[in-house]
Amino acid sequence: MEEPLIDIRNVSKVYDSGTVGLKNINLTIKKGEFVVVVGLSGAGKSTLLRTINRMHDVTDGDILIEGKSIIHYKGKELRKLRRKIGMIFQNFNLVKRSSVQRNVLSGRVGYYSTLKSVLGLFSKEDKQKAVDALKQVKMADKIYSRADELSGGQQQRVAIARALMQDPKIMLADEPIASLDPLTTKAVMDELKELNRKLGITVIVNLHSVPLAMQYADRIVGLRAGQLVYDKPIEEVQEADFDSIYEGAAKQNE
Ligand SMILES: Nc1ncnc2c1ncn2[C@@H]1O[C@H](COP(=O)(O)OP(=O)(O)OP(=O)(O)O)[C@@H](O)[C@H]1O
Repeated sequence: MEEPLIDIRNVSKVYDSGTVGLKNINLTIKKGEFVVVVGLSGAGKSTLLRTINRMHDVTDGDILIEGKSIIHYKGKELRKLRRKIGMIFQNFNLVKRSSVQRNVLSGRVGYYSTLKSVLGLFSKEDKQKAVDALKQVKMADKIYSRADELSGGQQQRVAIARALMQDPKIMLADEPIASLDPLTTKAVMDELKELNRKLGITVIVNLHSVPLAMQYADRIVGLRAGQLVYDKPIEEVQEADFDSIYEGAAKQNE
């Protein structure tokens, strides 16, 4: 059997406050999958994504990426891991007063010394790479615009370009369309799908919206109160299944 790209084994996460974020999660993700994680607010979706790139440490269990345990990585190993994993967020996390070019180049800082990146001494190759990444997300014409001049959907596409600068194997997207209207939502989701299909990047997306999950996922994983309650390939998913994840709550269709 092919080794999973991400292997989450018996992972639990308890925050310092005592709140349980994740409870004994077992999940394996293969290279090239497009996985959507659904669940109510507070179900643990963000916590799950953030344990994969070590923004959060786990309390128990292990996470293997390409067969190697990452939970004790420090320093150089951790930087190398983070280069492999791009992440985008609900609020885009761009430096609003900086240009699109500067924001995208900052995705490359994992490859530079701190001094060079602070001074903005990026190579000619990386400047070209930024142009290519912006072309990929159809934003090349905005390279010299300030980030805060862009619409939400455009900002998210710039954030995707920034993540692409890392040459990631994995893209984590935490509610990437929660602040977008339906049209720009489609542009961003289509972009993520294209990265997955064209560049072979494994994508894990947290979403509230069940219809969107159904439309884009190869596989749907459901969390409820920190526990994995659902994991099926899209061919087997039925609308009624979501009742187990949302446990009677009204489905949140953004
Ligand atoms: N930094 C933190 N410190 C303490 N508790 C936290 C922290 N982050 C999340 N939690 C708690 O952990 C639980 C899971 O939260 P998480 O953000 O992972 O859920 P979620 O499914 O992503 O929700 P949402 O859709 O609202 O983002 C919640 O009870 C939340 O309050």
